[in-house]
Amino acid sequence: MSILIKGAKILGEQPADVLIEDGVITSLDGGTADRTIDADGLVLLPGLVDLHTHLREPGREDAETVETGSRAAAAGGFTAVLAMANTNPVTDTAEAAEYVYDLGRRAGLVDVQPVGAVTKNLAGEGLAELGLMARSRAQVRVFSDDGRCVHDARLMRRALEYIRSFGGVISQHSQDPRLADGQACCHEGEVSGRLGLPGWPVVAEEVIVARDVMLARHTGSRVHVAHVSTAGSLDVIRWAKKQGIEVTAEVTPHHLMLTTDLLAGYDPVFKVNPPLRPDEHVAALREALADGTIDAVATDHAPHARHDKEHAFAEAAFGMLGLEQALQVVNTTMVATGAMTWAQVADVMSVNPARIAGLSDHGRPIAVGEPANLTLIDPAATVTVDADASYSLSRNNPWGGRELTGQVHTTLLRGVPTFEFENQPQEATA
Ligand SMILES: NC(=O)N[C@@H](CC(=O)O)C(=O)O
Ligand SMILES: [Zn+2]
Ligand SMILES: [Zn+2]
Repeated sequence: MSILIKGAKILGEQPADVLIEDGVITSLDGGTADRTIDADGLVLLPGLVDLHTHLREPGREDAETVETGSRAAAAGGFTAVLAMANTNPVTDTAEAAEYVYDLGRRAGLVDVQPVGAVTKNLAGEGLAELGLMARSRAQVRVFSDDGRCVHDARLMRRALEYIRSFGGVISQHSQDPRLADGQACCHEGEVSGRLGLPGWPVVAEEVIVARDVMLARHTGSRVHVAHVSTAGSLDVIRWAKKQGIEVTAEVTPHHLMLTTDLLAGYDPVFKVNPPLRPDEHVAALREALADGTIDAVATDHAPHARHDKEHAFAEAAFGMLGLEQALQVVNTTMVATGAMTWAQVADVMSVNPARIAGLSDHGRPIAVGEPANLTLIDPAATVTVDADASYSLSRNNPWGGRELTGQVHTTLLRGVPTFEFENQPQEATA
C-alpha cells in the first residue's frame, strides 16, 4: 500500500509531499500513490511516544485493556507507548513482559513496550528479574515501580548499578513515603487548608529527586524523573544536568494546565498523584519544558473504573486519562502561546522519549528511508472535549467540557493508518 501526504508542513516548517510505500518514507517530493491525503495547512510530526501509560491489562480489564488503551493512544497521535508495570500480576518477570509485549503486537495499533518493575511485586524489598526482562523478547530497558517510589536508597543503588550494563534507565515515582502519609490526597498548601483535605508537601518529591541524582552520579547510571511536578525538583534537575549527571525528566499534560483550585468542587476526577499544583509550579514546569530542563511530555494515562473513582475525594483512586488530549494540551499551553515550536514538540513528544526508552524505530527524522511512524495534525482546529466520546474504557477525563486547540488528523504506524479523524465524526465538535 502507498499513501501520499500532500502539502503537510514537516515539523511545522516547509510543506512537502511525503510518499510512503510499504511502511517506509520513499520521497519528500511527491509521486504516485494508491491514496492521497490532502494535508494543506496540516503539520506532520514523527509519531508520538508516551513514556508513561497505564494499560491495566492483565488484571483490571474493566478499566482498560491493551487494545482499548492502544486505540486511545493512536487517536492521540501516538505510535508507541511504554506500559507501566503496576498491573496484576505485576510486570516483574521476562514472561510477564513478553505477555504484555505480545498483547500489544496483536492489537497492532501502537508499539506497546513493557516497563519492568524495579522490585518484585512492587514491594520495595528485593530486585525483580531486571536482567532476564532486558534479555527477553520484549527487550525491556525502562524499569519503574510507578505508583510507588523505590524509597530504599540501597536497593535503588543496586538497581542502578545492575541496569547500567545494558543501558537501562529507572523511571522513578519520586515521593518519600514518610513525608506523604496514607491519608494525604492533594497538594499541601493554602487550598488544602481551606478545603479541609489532608495534603502532602512538595518536599516529599524534591528529596527523592535530589537523592536520585546523587545516586545517578555515584553509579554513572541513568535516572528518569517520572511526572515531575514542583519548581524545587526543577532546580535540582537543572543543577544535575549542569554537572553532566545522567538525569532526564517528564511532565504530564495535566501538570502543564490544571491547578489546585480545581479541587474546590471536590470532584475526584482531579485527584491525581503527584497532585495538581498552584500556578507558580505550573509556570515553572512550562518554562522548564521550553528550555529543555524537562526532556519529555508523558501522559501518565491512568484509567480507573467508575467504582474506584466515584467516591468522596479522600477515598477515590488517584489518576486521570491523558492519551487522547495530550497533544491538544501541549498545543494549547505551549505552541499556541508561542512558548514552543512544532520542532520542539517533536523533540519532547517523540524524539527524546524514544531515545530515553531506547526505541530505535520511533522518534526518527522525517526523511527518505525512515519508517513511516507519523502523526498528522490540524493545528488550528478548536475542539470541545466530550468526556463520553473516548476510546478508553474509563471516563475519568479531566478535560471534559474544555476547549482545546488542535486535532490529530491521521496517525500512521509503519505506513498503516491507525487513526483517521474523518472516520470519527463523533469524536469532537469543531
Ligand atoms: N498517577 C496516578 O495518580 N495514578 C497512577 C499511578 C502513578 O502514576 O503513580 C495509577 O496507576 O493509577
Ligand atoms: Zn507515579
Ligand atoms: Zn503513572
